Amino acid sequence: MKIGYMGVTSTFVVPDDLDALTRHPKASQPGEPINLHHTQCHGCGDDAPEGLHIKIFAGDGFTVRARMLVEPRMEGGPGQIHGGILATAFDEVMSHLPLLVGGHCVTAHLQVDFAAGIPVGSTLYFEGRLLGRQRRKLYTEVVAYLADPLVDAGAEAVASGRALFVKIDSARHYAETLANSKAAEQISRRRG
Ligand SMILES: CCCCCCCC(=O)SCCNC(=O)CCNC(=O)[C@H](O)C(C)(C)COP(=O)(O)OP(=O)(O)OC[C@H]1O[C@@H](n2cnc3c(N)ncnc32)[C@H](O)[C@@H]1OP(=O)(O)O
Repeated sequence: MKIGYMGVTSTFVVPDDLDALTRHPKASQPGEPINLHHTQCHGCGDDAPEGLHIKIFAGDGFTVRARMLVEPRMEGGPGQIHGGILATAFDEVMSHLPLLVGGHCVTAHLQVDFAAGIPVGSTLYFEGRLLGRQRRKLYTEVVAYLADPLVDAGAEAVASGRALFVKIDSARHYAETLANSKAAEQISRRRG
């Protein structure tokens, strides 16, 4: 198995020659929830009992806003969120950004910077932004705060993440695994 991408550890570099971005006509309006995934999704699904239950909303332009309660089951270091849980939350929040321009994507590269410990019991607020698109590649970033930056201009950033998403043909991408999904019926119905 190769390490990284094409045998090289990939890094996150947004290219200069980006394609123009256009909001998809069916994209959620600013303030509206985005229900991109299915109800069993570990990140946002309401019916995933051990999921993160992140609430994600469209923001202005090519942005999203989200929030998540840091529950005791998410603990890593004493009294603080597990770093892998935060990485999962970042992946989830950023994975909703490509929907603003349309099409299904998967994460190809994800990186996280942890700036401060995040206490169990806090609510995390996320601001995600689409940085650009080049062909099938979408470049995104997210910042997490312990207060809502919309209402508290002094909210301090505690972590940030960047991810590269690649557009896929979802029917083909999940063809061999869809049957294993608890939400198989729901997803097939959605596709018509
Ligand atoms: C219902 C929806 C749920 C969504 C869940 C939330 C998001 C997730 O967590 S998804 C789960 C984790 N991700 C995955 O499982 C993805 C696994 N990987 C793959 O399937 C493939 O590698 C995939 C689709 C990303 C790319 O493969 P493929 O379609 O063959 O495209 P490929 O031609 O290799 O790459 C396309 C472009 O992306 C670039 N690229 C791909 N991977 C990387 C990488 N890791 N780093 C940098 N660039 C990359 C390529 O260089 C290429 O660029 P260019 O247009 O300049 O030539």
